[in-house]
Amino acid sequence: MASPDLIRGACFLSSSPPAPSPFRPAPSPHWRRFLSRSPTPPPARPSPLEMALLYYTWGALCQLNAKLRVQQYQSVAAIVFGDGSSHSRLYPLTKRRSEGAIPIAGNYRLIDAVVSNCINSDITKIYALTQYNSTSLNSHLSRAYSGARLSKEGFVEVIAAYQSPDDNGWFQGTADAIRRCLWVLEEYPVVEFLVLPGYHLYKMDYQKLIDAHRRSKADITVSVFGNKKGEDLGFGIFKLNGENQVLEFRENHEMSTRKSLSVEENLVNFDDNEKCNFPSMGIYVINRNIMIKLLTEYFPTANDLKSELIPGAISLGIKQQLTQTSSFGSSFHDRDSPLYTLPRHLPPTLVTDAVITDSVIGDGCILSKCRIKGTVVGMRTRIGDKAVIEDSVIMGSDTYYQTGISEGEHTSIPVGIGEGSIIRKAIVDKNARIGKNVMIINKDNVQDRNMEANGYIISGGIIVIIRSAIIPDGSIL
Ligand SMILES: Nc1ncnc2c1ncn2[C@@H]1O[C@H](COP(=O)(O)OP(=O)(O)O[C@H]2O[C@H](CO)[C@@H](O)[C@H](O)[C@H]2O)[C@@H](O)[C@H]1O
Repeated sequence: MASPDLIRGACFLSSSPPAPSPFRPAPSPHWRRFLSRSPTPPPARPSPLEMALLYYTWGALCQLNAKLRVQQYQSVAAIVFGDGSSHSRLYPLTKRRSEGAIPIAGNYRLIDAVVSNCINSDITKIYALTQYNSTSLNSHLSRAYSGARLSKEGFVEVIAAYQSPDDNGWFQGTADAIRRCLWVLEEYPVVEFLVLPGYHLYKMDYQKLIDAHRRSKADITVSVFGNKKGEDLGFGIFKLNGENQVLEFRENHEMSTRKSLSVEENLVNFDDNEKCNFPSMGIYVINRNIMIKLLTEYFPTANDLKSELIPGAISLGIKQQLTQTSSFGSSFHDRDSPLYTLPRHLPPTLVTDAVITDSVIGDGCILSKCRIKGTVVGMRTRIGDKAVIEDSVIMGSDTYYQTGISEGEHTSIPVGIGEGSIIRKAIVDKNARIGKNVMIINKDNVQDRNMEANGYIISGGIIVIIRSAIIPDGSIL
């Protein structure tokens, strides 16, 4: 059944770190150290002309290296998925936005992590395929990545689900979405597609994945967790044979439909020998010609990548390589791989007599005499006197910067946290108006309850205040 040109050599799992890329620019030279290595000490002091030549040559080499490196990875296009389903585990944060648009760490959106990974890996042709609840995601992507940070040929192109004379209705799944966008994705003659879910928070150098893919001459390379913990979280599992070739892939269908995870129920076990099972990160490198053949010739009606195309490719004998990711940090202060987002030009946060510990504060906040501990405070948040916020996430305010009540507003409670309010172990979504002396503490220790009509839900014991909700003065939740 399989076409011979689709079947390549055996692919192996390698846990050793990839060889350093020859295209990585070398550290900048230090001429003194360079000279001190000279075999005949003491070294002759170089003339100004020699120094100039040395610097010139070194600079030219670095530039050439950087250019080659960029060219190499520009032959990859990233396909980042927005969201395709109304069943999100992060509801109600996804009531009005897709998962990738959820605000994180004060100033960012979740999708910034994946897009920044691409940019930092010199992959600057980025297609974002979005569908469900995509308004704020589309708006963020198109405003944040309008070209300034990308290379000359780089772009982030948002392709929202659309209808045409040939295609009716929504994207039916990830494979269907790619198939229907092939006419755009084929615009550049790239060699590989890097497929990425847009809702993951991690830092990863995709170059290593692509280098491993190219070295092994695989048709498809999948990224798996190096430790086995992912299994417990209900991830899809790749099963390998003794030679580390992919034998089978099993997706946990429970995962995409349930709102909260329960460890026992989500265990997927292929094999008693757990060494064979590797949790999938949902990240794939697929050769462009293989992707096109799979979508148009072999499985022209398949809708889903993970449950139809990948298992289908395995059944065809298309060789798949696995690369392990054993650790991936997510420092926001890494100068070499920054996290990008929309520049908003907000004023610095104003803190007046507040006590803040172990917290992250976004831009443009006004924090009065409050106490904040173990909390993420999103941009444009206003917190009143004597408020106490602990172990919480306050997402801030969206588009406008409110310090008082404007004319025509239907409530006298301003956006932000009112004086004397206490919030513990809660998430307050954007534009929420928390009145004065409110207590959001889950006083009855409820685990799960839907109180949407009152502006909140409780999920896993955490109170989540819904976007733009109004919690009146003196409320105790
Ligand atoms: N029609 C559509 N239009 C636009 N976007 C759509 C879409 N249908 C789905 N998406 C989005 O595409 C991304 C990938 O979704 P999948 O359903 O393929 O895998 P999922 O993310 O559930 O699990 C994957 O990631 C986990 C790790 O988190 C792995 O364990 C698992 O095996 C792997 O499949 C998600 O962001 C999803 O919202």
